[in-house]
Amino acid sequence: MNLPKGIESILIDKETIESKVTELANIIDNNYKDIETPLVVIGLLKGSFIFMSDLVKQMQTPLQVDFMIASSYGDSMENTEVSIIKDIETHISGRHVLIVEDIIDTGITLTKIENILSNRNPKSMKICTLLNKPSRRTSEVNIDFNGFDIDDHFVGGMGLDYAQKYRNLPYIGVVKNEKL
Ligand SMILES: O=P(O)(O)OC[C@H]1O[C@H](OP(=O)(O)OP(=O)(O)O)[C@H](O)[C@@H]1O
Ligand code: HPA
Ligand SMILES: [Mg+2]
Repeated sequence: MNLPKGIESILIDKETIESKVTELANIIDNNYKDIETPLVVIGLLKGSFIFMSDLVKQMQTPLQVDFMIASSYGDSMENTEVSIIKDIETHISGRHVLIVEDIIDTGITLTKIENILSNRNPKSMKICTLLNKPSRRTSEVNIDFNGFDIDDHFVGGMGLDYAQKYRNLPYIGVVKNEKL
């Protein structure tokens, strides 16, 4: 397969991702099978847009969706300061909340989002991520539903970008590090 310029290899292919998303949707449905009010699924944009839509299409749990826009990487490969550009519109007090991320890397973004949302007293709050990079963690995060643990590569595709590129790739690819 011809890879885009800037992508050196495929780390996780499309088929492997698709079966993982189905598996996660089943596990999550099972977790919320006795839920009494619709689950509030909150996607952190932009990165989560593909994973979250693939995931909710496979889920049977009654749910509603909302989005927050948080940005910390900008055009770089390092986390700078997390800024919240858009908040959710849903009142989550007393509601079951599932936060959906594309990747948890240092954990800084999610820690900030968890602090903001837990202050609003949800009935429960769980975390689902497609990718997890445990070796880079500086801020502890408890992940409830995890797709794949990956090594310390900067990756793109399935919503993830480097300088806004590669989000539409249907696989997870390793981004070439031009500084090497
Ligand atoms: O665990 P961390 O080190 O905080 O990194 C993870 C966050 O970084 C990325 O977002 P980014 O700031 O690139 O915004 P984007 O979703 O618009 O790409 C990614 O989508 C996560 O939200
Ligand atoms: O590896 C990554 N790729 C894209 N965005 C990211 N944000 C944190 N880590 C990454
Ligand atoms: Mg990004």
